Amino acid sequence: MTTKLSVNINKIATIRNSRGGNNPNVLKAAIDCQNFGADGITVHPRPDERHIRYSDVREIKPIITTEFNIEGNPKEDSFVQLVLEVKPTQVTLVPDSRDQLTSNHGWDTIKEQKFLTDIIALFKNEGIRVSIFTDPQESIVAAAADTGTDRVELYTEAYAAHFHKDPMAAIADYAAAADIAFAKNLGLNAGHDLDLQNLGYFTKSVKNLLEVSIGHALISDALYYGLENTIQMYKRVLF
Ligand SMILES: CC(=O)[C@@H](O)[C@H](O)COP(=O)(O)O
Ligand SMILES: NCC(=O)COP(=O)(O)O
Repeated sequence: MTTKLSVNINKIATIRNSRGGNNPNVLKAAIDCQNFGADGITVHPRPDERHIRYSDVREIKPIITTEFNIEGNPKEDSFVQLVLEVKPTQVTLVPDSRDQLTSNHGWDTIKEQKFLTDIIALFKNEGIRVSIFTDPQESIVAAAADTGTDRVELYTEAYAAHFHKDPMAAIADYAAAADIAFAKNLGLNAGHDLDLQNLGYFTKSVKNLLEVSIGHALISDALYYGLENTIQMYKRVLF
Protein backbone atom coordinates (compact mmCIF):
# COMPACT_ATOMS: atom_id res chain seq x y z
CA MET A 1 0.00 0.00 0.00
CA THR A 2 1.29 3.48 -0.88
CA THR A 3 2.34 5.67 2.04
CA LYS A 4 -0.25 8.36 2.82
CA LEU A 5 0.63 12.05 2.71
CA SER A 6 -0.76 14.16 5.56
CA VAL A 7 -0.14 17.86 4.95
CA ASN A 8 0.81 19.85 8.07
CA ILE A 9 -0.80 23.28 7.74
CA ASN A 10 0.86 24.94 10.76
CA LYS A 11 2.98 27.12 8.45
CA ILE A 12 -0.11 28.50 6.72
CA ALA A 13 -1.37 29.62 10.13
CA THR A 14 2.04 31.12 10.89
CA ILE A 15 1.78 33.38 7.83
CA ARG A 16 -1.79 34.35 8.73
CA ASN A 17 -0.84 35.17 12.31
CA SER A 18 2.00 37.45 11.21
CA ARG A 19 -0.58 40.07 10.12
CA GLY A 20 -3.62 39.54 12.31
CA GLY A 21 -6.47 39.09 9.76
CA ASN A 22 -7.47 35.90 7.97
CA ASN A 23 -5.12 35.78 4.99
CA PRO A 24 -4.27 33.05 4.10
CA ASN A 25 -7.45 31.33 5.20
CA VAL A 26 -6.43 28.20 7.12
CA LEU A 27 -9.81 26.50 6.78
CA LYS A 28 -9.81 26.99 3.00
CA ALA A 29 -6.25 25.70 2.86
CA ALA A 30 -7.29 22.51 4.65
CA ILE A 31 -10.18 22.01 2.21
CA ASP A 32 -7.95 22.73 -0.79
CA CYS A 33 -5.15 20.41 0.37
CA GLN A 34 -7.64 17.56 0.48
CA ASN A 35 -9.08 18.47 -2.94
CA PHE A 36 -5.52 18.63 -4.33
CA GLY A 37 -4.79 15.07 -3.20
CA ALA A 38 -3.63 15.14 0.42
CA ASP A 39 -4.58 11.96 2.25
CA GLY A 40 -4.87 13.81 5.53
CA ILE A 41 -4.43 17.09 7.38
CA THR A 42 -2.01 17.49 10.31
CA VAL A 43 -2.03 20.31 12.85
CA HIS A 44 0.26 20.83 15.81
CA PRO A 45 -1.33 23.34 18.22
CA ARG A 46 1.04 24.58 20.89
CA PRO A 47 -0.03 26.23 24.15
CA ASP A 48 0.99 29.73 22.96
CA GLU A 49 -0.98 29.23 19.68
CA ARG A 50 1.85 30.84 17.74
CA HIS A 51 0.79 28.98 14.61
CA ILE A 52 -2.35 26.82 14.49
CA ARG A 53 -4.87 27.89 17.15
CA TYR A 54 -7.17 25.74 19.22
CA SER A 55 -10.12 27.47 17.51
CA ASP A 56 -8.69 26.48 14.09
CA VAL A 57 -8.59 22.86 15.19
CA ARG A 58 -12.26 22.98 16.17
CA GLU A 59 -13.22 24.64 12.86
CA ILE A 60 -11.20 22.25 10.72
CA LYS A 61 -12.66 19.02 12.11
CA PRO A 62 -16.07 19.26 10.34
CA ILE A 63 -14.51 19.85 6.91
CA ILE A 64 -12.21 16.82 7.07
CA THR A 65 -13.02 14.26 4.39
CA THR A 66 -9.73 12.39 4.72
CA GLU A 67 -7.84 11.85 8.01
CA PHE A 68 -7.29 14.42 10.75
CA ASN A 69 -4.07 14.13 12.76
CA ILE A 70 -3.56 16.36 15.81
CA GLU A 71 -0.05 16.51 17.28
CA GLY A 72 0.95 17.79 20.69
CA ASN A 73 2.13 17.21 24.21
CA PRO A 74 -0.36 15.33 26.42
CA LYS A 75 1.34 16.77 29.50
CA GLU A 76 -0.64 19.92 28.63
CA ASP A 77 -4.15 19.42 30.02
CA SER A 78 -5.62 21.85 27.50
CA PHE A 79 -4.23 19.70 24.67
CA VAL A 80 -5.77 16.53 26.10
CA GLN A 81 -9.15 18.25 26.49
CA LEU A 82 -8.99 19.59 22.92
CA VAL A 83 -8.28 16.15 21.46
CA LEU A 84 -11.03 14.49 23.50
CA GLU A 85 -13.48 17.17 22.32
CA VAL A 86 -12.51 17.17 18.63
CA LYS A 87 -11.96 13.41 18.31
CA PRO A 88 -9.57 13.36 15.33
CA THR A 89 -8.71 10.22 13.37
CA GLN A 90 -5.31 10.17 15.06
CA VAL A 91 -3.50 11.93 17.87
CA THR A 92 0.29 12.02 17.69
CA LEU A 93 1.88 12.52 21.09
CA VAL A 94 5.00 14.70 20.96
CA PRO A 95 7.09 15.52 24.09
CA ASP A 96 7.99 19.08 23.15
CA SER A 97 8.36 21.76 25.78
CA ARG A 98 6.71 25.17 25.60
CA ASP A 99 9.85 27.06 24.63
CA GLN A 100 10.96 24.79 21.78
CA LEU A 101 11.06 26.36 18.32
CA THR A 102 9.87 23.07 16.84
CA SER A 103 9.81 19.40 17.85
CA ASN A 104 13.35 18.19 18.47
CA HIS A 105 13.18 14.76 20.12
CA GLY A 106 10.97 11.74 20.63
CA TRP A 107 9.64 10.09 23.80
CA ASP A 108 11.75 8.09 26.17
CA THR A 109 9.27 5.20 26.04
CA ILE A 110 11.13 3.34 28.79
CA LYS A 111 11.15 6.11 31.43
CA GLU A 112 7.70 7.41 30.42
CA GLN A 113 6.09 3.98 30.09
CA LYS A 114 3.45 4.47 32.82
CA PHE A 115 2.46 8.00 31.75
CA LEU A 116 2.17 6.95 28.11
CA THR A 117 0.23 3.78 28.87
CA ASP A 118 -2.40 5.71 30.86
CA ILE A 119 -2.83 8.59 28.44
CA ILE A 120 -2.91 6.31 25.38
CA ALA A 121 -5.69 4.25 27.01
CA LEU A 122 -7.69 7.46 27.57
CA PHE A 123 -7.55 8.39 23.86
CA LYS A 124 -8.10 4.86 22.58
CA ASN A 125 -11.20 4.48 24.77
CA GLU A 126 -12.63 7.41 22.80
CA GLY A 127 -11.92 5.65 19.50
CA ILE A 128 -8.94 7.87 18.62
CA ARG A 129 -5.96 6.16 16.97
CA VAL A 130 -2.73 6.98 18.80
CA SER A 131 0.78 7.45 17.44
CA ILE A 132 3.81 8.43 19.52
CA PHE A 133 6.78 10.42 18.27
CA THR A 134 10.05 8.51 18.75
CA ASP A 135 13.66 8.64 17.75
CA PRO A 136 14.72 5.76 15.47
CA GLN A 137 16.23 3.72 18.28
CA GLU A 138 15.43 0.02 18.43
CA SER A 139 15.03 -0.16 22.25
CA ILE A 140 12.74 2.91 22.25
CA VAL A 141 10.53 1.54 19.48
CA ALA A 142 10.41 -1.88 21.17
CA ALA A 143 9.30 -0.28 24.47
CA ALA A 144 6.67 1.77 22.60
CA ALA A 145 4.85 -1.47 21.88
CA ASP A 146 4.29 -1.97 25.64
CA THR A 147 2.40 1.34 25.95
CA GLY A 148 -0.56 0.14 23.88
CA THR A 149 0.02 2.73 21.12
CA ASP A 150 -1.28 1.90 17.66
CA ARG A 151 1.62 3.49 15.83
CA VAL A 152 4.96 5.24 16.23
CA GLU A 153 6.03 8.28 14.23
CA LEU A 154 9.77 8.19 13.57
CA TYR A 155 11.39 11.62 14.02
CA THR A 156 13.20 12.14 10.71
CA GLU A 157 15.30 15.23 11.41
CA ALA A 158 18.53 13.21 11.67
CA TYR A 159 17.76 11.42 8.41
CA ALA A 160 17.08 14.71 6.64
CA ALA A 161 20.26 16.27 8.03
CA HIS A 162 22.51 13.43 6.81
CA PHE A 163 20.71 12.35 3.63
CA HIS A 164 22.73 14.45 1.18
CA LYS A 165 26.10 13.29 2.49
CA ASP A 166 25.39 9.57 2.79
CA PRO A 167 21.83 8.32 2.17
CA MET A 168 22.57 4.70 3.10
CA ALA A 169 24.08 5.67 6.44
CA ALA A 170 21.28 8.16 7.07
CA ILE A 171 18.54 5.58 6.56
CA ALA A 172 20.08 2.66 8.50
CA ASP A 173 18.58 3.38 11.94
CA TYR A 174 15.18 4.06 10.39
CA ALA A 175 15.10 0.80 8.42
CA ALA A 176 16.07 -1.11 11.59
CA ALA A 177 13.46 0.73 13.70
CA ALA A 178 10.83 -0.08 11.05
CA ASP A 179 11.67 -3.78 11.30
CA ILE A 180 11.20 -3.68 15.09
CA ALA A 181 7.89 -1.83 14.70
CA PHE A 182 6.68 -4.46 12.25
CA ALA A 183 7.79 -7.32 14.52
CA LYS A 184 5.94 -5.69 17.43
CA ASN A 185 2.80 -5.14 15.36
CA LEU A 186 3.07 -1.34 15.51
CA GLY A 187 1.94 0.82 12.61
CA LEU A 188 4.60 3.18 11.27
CA ASN A 189 4.47 6.91 10.49
CA ALA A 190 7.34 9.36 9.93
CA GLY A 191 7.90 13.08 9.83
CA HIS A 192 10.00 16.19 10.33
CA ASP A 193 12.11 17.91 7.70
CA LEU A 194 11.06 15.51 4.95
CA ASP A 195 11.20 17.22 1.56
CA LEU A 196 11.06 16.55 -2.17
CA GLN A 197 14.72 15.50 -2.27
CA ASN A 198 14.80 13.09 0.66
CA LEU A 199 11.24 11.72 0.68
CA GLY A 200 11.42 9.20 -2.17
CA TYR A 201 14.48 7.41 -0.83
CA PHE A 202 12.95 7.30 2.64
CA THR A 203 9.65 5.76 1.57
CA LYS A 204 11.42 3.31 -0.77
CA SER A 205 13.81 2.15 1.97
CA VAL A 206 11.58 2.01 5.05
CA LYS A 207 9.16 -0.90 4.94
CA ASN A 208 5.49 -0.74 5.93
CA LEU A 209 5.42 3.06 6.18
CA LEU A 210 1.76 4.04 6.55
CA GLU A 211 1.94 7.84 6.65
CA VAL A 212 4.27 10.80 6.38
CA SER A 213 3.27 14.23 7.71
CA ILE A 214 4.99 17.12 5.97
CA GLY A 215 4.65 20.85 6.52
CA HIS A 216 7.64 23.15 6.43
CA ALA A 217 9.23 22.06 3.13
CA LEU A 218 5.93 21.41 1.36
CA ILE A 219 4.47 24.82 2.15
CA SER A 220 7.80 26.44 1.19
CA ASP A 221 7.80 24.58 -2.15
CA ALA A 222 4.23 25.72 -2.74
CA LEU A 223 5.51 29.32 -2.98
CA TYR A 224 7.27 28.32 -6.18
CA TYR A 225 5.11 25.52 -7.62
CA GLY A 226 1.65 26.31 -6.22
CA LEU A 227 -0.13 24.21 -3.61
CA GLU A 228 -1.89 21.83 -6.00
CA ASN A 229 1.24 21.05 -8.05
CA THR A 230 3.33 20.69 -4.92
CA ILE A 231 1.01 18.17 -3.27
CA GLN A 232 1.00 16.15 -6.50
CA MET A 233 4.81 16.34 -6.71
CA TYR A 234 5.12 14.97 -3.16
CA LYS A 235 2.60 12.24 -3.87
CA ARG A 236 4.54 11.14 -6.94
CA VAL A 237 7.65 10.29 -4.89
CA LEU A 238 5.77 8.17 -2.35
CA PHE A 239 6.05 4.37 -2.62
C1 LIG B 1 6.08 16.47 15.34
C2 LIG B 1 6.75 17.23 14.29
O1 LIG B 1 7.85 16.97 13.91
C3 LIG B 1 6.06 18.33 13.64
O2 LIG B 1 4.80 18.57 14.10
C4 LIG B 1 6.79 19.56 13.78
O3 LIG B 1 6.74 19.88 15.13
C5 LIG B 1 6.22 20.62 12.89
O4 LIG B 1 5.57 21.58 13.58
P1 LIG B 1 5.98 23.10 13.33
O5 LIG B 1 5.99 23.33 11.87
O6 LIG B 1 4.88 23.79 14.02
O7 LIG B 1 7.30 23.31 13.98
N1 LIG C 1 4.96 15.27 12.14
C1 LIG C 1 5.80 16.04 11.30
C2 LIG C 1 5.04 17.13 10.68
O1 LIG C 1 3.85 17.24 10.86
C3 LIG C 1 5.68 18.11 9.81
O2 LIG C 1 7.00 18.38 10.11
P1 LIG C 1 7.78 19.40 9.11
O3 LIG C 1 7.61 18.86 7.71
O4 LIG C 1 7.10 20.73 9.25
O5 LIG C 1 9.20 19.38 9.57
